[in-house]
Amino acid sequence: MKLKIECLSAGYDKDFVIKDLSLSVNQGEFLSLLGPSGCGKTTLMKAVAGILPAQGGRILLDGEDITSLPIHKRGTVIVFQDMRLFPHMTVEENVAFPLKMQGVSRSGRLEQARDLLEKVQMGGFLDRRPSELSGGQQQRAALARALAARPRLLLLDEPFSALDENLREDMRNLVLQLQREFHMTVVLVTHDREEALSMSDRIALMFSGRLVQTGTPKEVYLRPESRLAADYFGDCVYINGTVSGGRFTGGGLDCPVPFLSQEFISQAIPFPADAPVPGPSVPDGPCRLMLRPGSLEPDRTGGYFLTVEQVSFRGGSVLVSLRSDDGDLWKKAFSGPVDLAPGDRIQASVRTQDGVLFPA
Ligand SMILES: Nc1ncnc2c1ncn2[C@@H]1O[C@H](COP(=O)(O)OP(=O)(O)OP(=O)(O)O)[C@@H](O)[C@H]1O
Repeated sequence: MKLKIECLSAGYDKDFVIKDLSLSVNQGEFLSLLGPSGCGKTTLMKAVAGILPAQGGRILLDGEDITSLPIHKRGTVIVFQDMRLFPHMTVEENVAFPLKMQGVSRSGRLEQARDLLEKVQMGGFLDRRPSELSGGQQQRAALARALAARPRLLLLDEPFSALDENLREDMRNLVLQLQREFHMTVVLVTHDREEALSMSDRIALMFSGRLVQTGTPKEVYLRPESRLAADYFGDCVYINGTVSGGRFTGGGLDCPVPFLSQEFISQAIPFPADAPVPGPSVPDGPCRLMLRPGSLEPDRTGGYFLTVEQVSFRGGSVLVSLRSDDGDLWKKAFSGPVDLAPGDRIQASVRTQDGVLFPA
């Protein structure tokens, strides 16, 4: 089921939270709506689900305009963080309930409910009431109930945030497995960057009610179009320098001009933004080169020198803060034990071709 949101505006009272927002999600795609708290993710999901009226624009599901349809006729199901199972019903009855609404016979709906509860590993809890379940069990039951409605589009609003890390990982895997099995189109609302990066086919990054970038996890992480997008993932290094004759120099690096961010193109290049040709067409002048920690590799012949400032043990990894001789601070996670201490010197190489150029 393809979701198309066209110039959608929605909010509370007369205040718009989102304005003229457009986004497409393809059939069978897993899209994460990622952004800081309060940026409007839930508002957008509520508008898609029909809980909040659209104040402008259109919402289409496979070409059908559902903007004015009531909630129960949209074919969308939304699962919130504080999922509300019906307290007076057993787990099995909760999951069978959407099927009852669809007119499925009693024996048919109980059979399907049991099947779904098996899938979410809740087969042993059919007769329990929600108050007799743990938070994670309630979430799995809520997911089974959402799936029982056979949604054309599944909207998940921070469904894992109340769970501990192990259970979260299990639920993420379960959702991905069920999404593939049911060929569902899924939109996941999250502010957890790793969750979005690891689960999604695409990420739509949202700030202050607008989308700042939409792309695959690799595109959004490695090729941010704006500093806002780059900084959201937190671990970038900006190296001040200059461009001259198609080369970047600064911070002890000298390399051909790499990928140009949209921000650089729109601010620094006086020709249409759809012609980002690196090389001589890039104007000379001050700029900043953004690099991710993955571009820094310890290398005895690398010629890029750093001093260890801090070593912090993180269990499966060790986070090391490193200061380059030109004063740039890198924070790099190493897996496994690392024999480094503050004050140690290391030599590295930098894959500058991974960099993204931003205005100064
Ligand atoms: N019922 C409401 N009435 C008025 N304003 C609201 C209401 N619900 C949310 N808002 C406001 O709308 C804005 C967007 O909220 P929303 O819940 O969509 O953000 P969010 O990105 O989902 O945040 P979070 O990640 O914290 O859940 C916020 O400024 C919030 O205070």
